[in-house]
Amino acid sequence: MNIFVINSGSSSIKYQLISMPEAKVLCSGLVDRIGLEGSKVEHKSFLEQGELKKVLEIPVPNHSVGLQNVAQLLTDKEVGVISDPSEVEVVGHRVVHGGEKFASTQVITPEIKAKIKSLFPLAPLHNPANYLGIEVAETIFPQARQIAVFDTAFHQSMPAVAFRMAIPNELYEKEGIRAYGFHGTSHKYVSETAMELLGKKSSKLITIHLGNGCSMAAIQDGKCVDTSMGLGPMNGLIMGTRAGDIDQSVIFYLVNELGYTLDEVNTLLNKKSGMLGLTGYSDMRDIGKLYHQGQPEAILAYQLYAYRIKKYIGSFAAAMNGLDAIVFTGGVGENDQLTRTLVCEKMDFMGIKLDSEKNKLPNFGPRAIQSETSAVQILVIPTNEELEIAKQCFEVED
Ligand SMILES: Nc1ncnc2c1ncn2[C@@H]1O[C@H](COP(=O)(O)OP(=O)(O)O)[C@@H](O)[C@H]1O
Ligand SMILES: CC(=O)OP(=O)(O)O
Ligand SMILES: [Mg+2]
Repeated sequence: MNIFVINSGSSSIKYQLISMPEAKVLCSGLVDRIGLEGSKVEHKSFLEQGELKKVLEIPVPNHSVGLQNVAQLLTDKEVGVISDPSEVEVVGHRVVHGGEKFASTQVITPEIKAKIKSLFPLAPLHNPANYLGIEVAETIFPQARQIAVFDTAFHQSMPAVAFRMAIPNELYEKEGIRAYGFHGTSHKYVSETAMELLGKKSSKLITIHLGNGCSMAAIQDGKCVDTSMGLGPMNGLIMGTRAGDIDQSVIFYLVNELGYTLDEVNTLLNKKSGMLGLTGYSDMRDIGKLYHQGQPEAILAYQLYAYRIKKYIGSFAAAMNGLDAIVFTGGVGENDQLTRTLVCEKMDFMGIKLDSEKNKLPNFGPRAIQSETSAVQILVIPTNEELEIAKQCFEVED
């Protein structure tokens, strides 16, 4: 069965065409900088004769144009892997916010679409792009089943003590105000891989997903028991452009004393804060260079970024009454040895000791990087949200 997986972001679309059940990736790619200068489509096909790449440096004004180009690449003369769009039987969509309704994968119906739309205010950077991806895919692949896999689903196992907030009950009961958690597909995928590596199902893991968005999860015996993101994907860790945890007083000060509108506060905390606010850059590669040049802002930003992660490791270990392994994943977690060094520094009191040589290894796949005397395993596991989405779609169809 050919499953086309779409991970539609605010300014990018990641995609993979995966043949299931053998989990063979037929092609993959990225539509980058949608609606911006310098947009492009980077496509890779994995054919019998080897890997073929094609880069289209073309204007991509919106998601529709982006996906139309991708659909053409799927059947392209040189790099095509299928002969007609009808060979795609299922389109699997990453949908970031599923609210409390969806603890599992859903075949998309008009009702499901309406629910995804109703959650726009809670995930303004993500759900609108995911929704657009669904609408465009429905026109390009009209014969395929469209399936949604929610970032929030894996976190639905959290107990009330982790997801409730100390605000009046009716705001939870009537309005659903609680912590939901995100990046669930990634936390699920890397925690399952970690359990395979550890060779045991009963385990206390902390997964640390560090991409543009960043979040952590406490996972006990395969089930999420706590996570750092909340009602929307803003809370918790410091991210590329998001502040993460912030004292509520800051919001009142910005509005009451500095004259910000609430929309401006939202934009400030979602798009202008985090590493961008601290250094002027949101890409860790740029900030890493400045750190090594000794730039004070970059050094402080890295320290803040790692310090926040350390605090969550401490609190999640306390929540689980123990810790077997921490798992780094996402673009930063997989590739950035500096982040891992700073996070694991001075954590030997709780049995976390990094092997600095193993930490330097390039990102070749799942690996353990703790020292021989570390009581806690330190794992780096490349995430694969697209493969996890394909697996979940296949289970629904099976
Ligand atoms: N070699 C690297 N060293 C340090 N950071 C890296 C490296 N490669 C990618 N990154 C960082 O990973 C982040 C993007 O992560 P990714 O998981 O791809 O993001 P998302 O899926 O949220 O768009 C960027 O901040 C980028 O700088
Ligand atoms: C939920 C979230 O933050 O996603 P991303 O990392 O793709 O922005
Ligand atoms: Mg991501």
